[in-house]
Formats: sequence, structure tokens, C-alpha cells
Amino acid sequence: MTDAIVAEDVRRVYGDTVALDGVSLTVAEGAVYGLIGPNGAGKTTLVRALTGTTDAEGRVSVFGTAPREVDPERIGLLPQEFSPAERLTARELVDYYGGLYDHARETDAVLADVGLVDDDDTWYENLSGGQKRRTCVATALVNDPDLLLLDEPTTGIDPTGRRSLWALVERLASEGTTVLLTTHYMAEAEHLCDRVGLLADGRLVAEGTPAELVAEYGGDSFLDVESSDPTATAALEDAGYRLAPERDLAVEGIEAREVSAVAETLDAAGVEYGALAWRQPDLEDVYLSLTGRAVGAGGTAVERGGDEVEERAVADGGAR
Ligand SMILES: Nc1ncnc2c1ncn2[C@@H]1O[C@H](COP(=O)(O)OP(=O)(O)OP(=O)(O)O)[C@@H](O)[C@H]1O
Repeated sequence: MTDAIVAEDVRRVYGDTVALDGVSLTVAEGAVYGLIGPNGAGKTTLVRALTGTTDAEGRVSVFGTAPREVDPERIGLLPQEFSPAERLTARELVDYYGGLYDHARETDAVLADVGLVDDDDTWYENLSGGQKRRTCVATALVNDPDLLLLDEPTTGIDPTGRRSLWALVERLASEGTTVLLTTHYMAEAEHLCDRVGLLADGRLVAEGTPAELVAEYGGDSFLDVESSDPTATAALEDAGYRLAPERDLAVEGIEAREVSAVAETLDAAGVEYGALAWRQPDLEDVYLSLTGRAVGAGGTAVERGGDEVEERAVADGGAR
């Protein structure tokens, strides 16, 4: 498989700010690559460097050539911030952006792709936030690009719409489109991406398949114990269980089949408890363990399960 994107030692400095500090990565043709990382980590700057919309040191090649020399018909870009004309309808906007290309797709098909068939005659300014974002995604699809760069494509889109967009990205990838996306939704990266790169302070601090990252940085599986009983901690420690230091009350390093033994321990000690929730580590745990400081300081929203946004407080710390 050949590489759609090759970036070597890419560096971008704005005044005193080092936005990218020597980032190297490759994205194979047909792959879905996800960039994650805290606010200000350099994700958007990297997308801009890969599309030639900002200058950067180092070497970037897209389909074997410099970004600014790639045939624009081959590239679809959804910038993080994109404000199309407010008083055009979604249909008119897709028509307009399609008109910029020699070989645009049918407007109806593009609107159907992003679930905007019923709202196609509404002015952009009167669309909901999620509908606006879908319209913007549509404008990146009009030319049927070989490489699609989506900077936070599903921000503001409801869970159902987000899953539709995931299905769309999966379909495009199965048809051979290379996709590079940025996201703050760990469930999105885990669900969609063949490989994920985690940027922090302008550096690629971890990279791999979601499963590889979880195995390397996710930590042990654990069991959350919902209990305000002051004897709970001692009961579990006396029974030899290891408690997760960064969580309220959780036994770490146990398998699902051991949950009933924990319950028996609590029952035997007369501890009052509510739910016992066991889970394996996931990409969110990887994120938190590698960027705990940045999450606490910046209050970055991290999403679990795609539906529920949690604001992590400094006290949460992140790392387990
Ligand atoms: N045009 C610019 N001028 C000055 N500084 C900039 C510019 N663009 C980005 N930066 C700085 O570069 C750093 C990286 O910004 P970037 O937008 O790439 O981060 P990000 O990872 O996309 O963040 P977010 O998740 O908040 O979108 C930040 O410190 C930002 O303030």
C-alpha cells in the first residue's frame, strides 16, 4: 500500500509559540487516520501544513507531491472554522462549492450523504448548529476527493447524526478515500480510525492502532465501586485488592469474572454499596494517562461512549 501523506519533521512556530515541534507521520492510502490531543496541541496547524494552507519547516508530501501542487480535485478539506454565506440554503451552498470543480458530484447525493435532504431549502443562518456542521461537511465532499481532511467534523452534531457521519466516513474509506480527521471524541477515534496519533505540545507522543495504544498506555481493567460506606476501602484492601489511586473507589487489575468475588467480599464485610461497574481501558484512558496535566489545566471536554461529555477537573488529574 502506498502512502497518501508523508510528513517528516514538520515544525511550525508562531512568534514564541512552537505549534509543531518536529512531527513525522505517514497515512496509508485508503486509511482513516485520527489526530487527537488537547486544545492547542497542534492538530489544526498540522492539518494546515498538510494542505499547504500554512507554511511549515520539514517535508510534507501528499500523493507524492508538495501539498500546494496537488490537484485540488483530489482534496476535500473541512476546516475547523468555516463560515459559508449565511443567506444561501444548504442546497445552494453545495451547488456553489460543487461549481468550483470540474467534476462535482450530484448535489442531491451529497445532501443525502450528510442527512440534509429535508432541510436543503433552509438558509444557512437558520440551520441548527449540527445542521450547519453537516452542511460544511457536505462542501468538503462535493468533489469526491481522494483525500478528505476533516478538522473536528462532528463537533456540535447530535449522537444520531454523529453515527451517520461515522457510517459515511466508513463507506468513503471502504471505497478507497483516505481520511485524516481530528477529534476530541475518543469514541469517534476508537470507532473510526485505523491509526491514531496523539499530539501534545506540538509533538506526536504516541501513535498506533487504537488497540495498540490501549494495550500500551491504557492501564489495567478496573471495577468502579459506588459506595459512600467509610468501611469499603479497608474491606477491599484487607481482602488484598489493589485500589486505583486516581479514582473515587475502584479495584484495578481484575478481570470481569472476578467481579462476583468482590461483591462477596463487600457483602461479607457488611459494606453498603450501589453499582459495581467493570470496564476495560479504552482510548479515553490512553488520552488521560498521556495528557492528564493538559486535560486538567485546559478543561478539555472528553467524550465517553459518544453521547456524554464530561468536563475533567484538575483534581481528576487524569493519569491512573
Ligand atoms: N495563526 C496563528 N497565529 C499564532 N498562533 C497560532 C496560530 N495558529 C495556531 N497558533 C497557536 O499554535 C498552537 C497550536 O494551535 P492549533 O490550533 O494547531 O491547536 P489544536 O490542537 O488544533 O487545538 P484545538 O483542539 O483547540 O483546536 C496554539 O498555541 C495556538 O495558539
